[in-house]
Amino acid sequence: MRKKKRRQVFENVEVIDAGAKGKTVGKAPDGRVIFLTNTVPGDVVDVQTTKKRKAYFEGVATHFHSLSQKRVEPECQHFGVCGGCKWQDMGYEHQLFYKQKEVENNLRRIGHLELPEISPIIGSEKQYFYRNKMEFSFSDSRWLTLDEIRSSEEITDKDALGFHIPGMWDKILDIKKCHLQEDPSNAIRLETRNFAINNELSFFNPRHQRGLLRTLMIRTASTGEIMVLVQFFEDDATKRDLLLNHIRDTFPEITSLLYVVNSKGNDTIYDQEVVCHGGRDHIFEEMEGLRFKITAKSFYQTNSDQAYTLYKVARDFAELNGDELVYDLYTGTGTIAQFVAKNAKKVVGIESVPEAIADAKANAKNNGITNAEFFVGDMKNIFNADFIQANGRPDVLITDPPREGMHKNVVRQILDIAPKKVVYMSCNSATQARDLELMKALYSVTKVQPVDMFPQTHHVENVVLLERKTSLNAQA
Ligand SMILES: C[S@@+](CC[C@H](N)C(=O)[O-])C[C@H]1O[C@@H](n2cnc3c(N)ncnc32)[C@H](O)[C@@H]1O
Repeated sequence: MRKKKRRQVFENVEVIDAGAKGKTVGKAPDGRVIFLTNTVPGDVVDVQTTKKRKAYFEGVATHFHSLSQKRVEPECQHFGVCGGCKWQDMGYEHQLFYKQKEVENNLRRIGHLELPEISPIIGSEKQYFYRNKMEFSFSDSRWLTLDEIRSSEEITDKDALGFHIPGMWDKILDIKKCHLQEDPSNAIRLETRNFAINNELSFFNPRHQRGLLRTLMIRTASTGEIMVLVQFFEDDATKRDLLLNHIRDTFPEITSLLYVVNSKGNDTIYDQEVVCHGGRDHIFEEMEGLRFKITAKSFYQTNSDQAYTLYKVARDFAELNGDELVYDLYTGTGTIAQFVAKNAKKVVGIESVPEAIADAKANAKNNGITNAEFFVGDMKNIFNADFIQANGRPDVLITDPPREGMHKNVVRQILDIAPKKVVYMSCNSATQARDLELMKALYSVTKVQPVDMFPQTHHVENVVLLERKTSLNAQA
């Protein structure tokens, strides 16, 4: 017989911290940590546990004895259900405080690093409507909130266009207004949803893998250009044209209207053909006089204003004098490479997405940059001794890997070629700290600058400057 899970209740728990994965932290009477989801540091609550492990509990607050002074009213009506902006109920200055603390904790506890004074986190001027890219999912299985169930309005549990409910792969919360991307993002999403419902265009059913409509991506740029990409599951040209023509006619400001037909198990578009239905297949973003062409599969930092702040930090850390060979690992569309090119002798960018590298090359050409070269390949394979032989040993290396951090072969190769300076940018200070520990015999951490790219969430970008401890000759 299966043992029944025993849930425990702890009374009068003070919430004392916030950090990893956006959870807040309290303590059980036996001293064990309780990770909480619906509280703010400073709240005093009764907790019901949902999970018990040797060293910690997970739980939810079931009763609030007193509310924290750090609380603010969330802007978004979907807060608490959507799961997208978990810290919306915490004042922004407190969000920044906990992000800074998280970066420092990770560098100390995971990286076991000797650290200089960490510079105060640079907050984002825009705390809402700061994202330039959003992706919404269609589902014929709509998640109904308690408020919706209780309301007198007649609401269907069918078609929704929005975000996955945390922990439920098939349920989608129908989003009325998202506070992360500026209009016309909300208008485009709502019009697409309503037109599809009114014209009986079917929403995806992930359980049975059927339905016409799968995802909607909206990208906006500071140039005013807008990209919309509709991903279809079923290949029905008549219905596809019906929807796309309607979007095109209703929103003439869309400069790039694209679609993908993807009938495979997952909805990633990286291995799919992107077709242009109207306008161009790309939009342009601008930064410090540089123009960046962005196509559907290319990475671009999602908070454009803070991307500029971040790049300036990286450029300051690199302190180039015009003589250096600079490598830009995980270059995306070559934005950082081009941003520092005028201060370097030559820049070499590497990236795994071929379309992004095609954009990087076109961008460099259009920007009149002649001292940058770009290569496509998986970093752990392409960034090897032959590559260094062919392209030269870098004086300065900038690296900006995805959340998983760098593959150990990449770290090994950096240690092998030992550039004088490494600027390590990361959106995950835990994996960054892990990688830095592998490098600490050869490098000292001399500067640390957290930058907030993602207000209302626990995510934080962090830039670290590593300086080689010994000269190469001394090493040999
Ligand atoms: C955090 S983004 C940074 C992009 C760029 N530095 C920028 O600021 O726009 C990480 C980039 O690494 C690329 N990438 C992910 N895994 C990779 C791998 N194994 N090899 C090479 N590039 C990879 C992604 O496609 C993405 O463009």
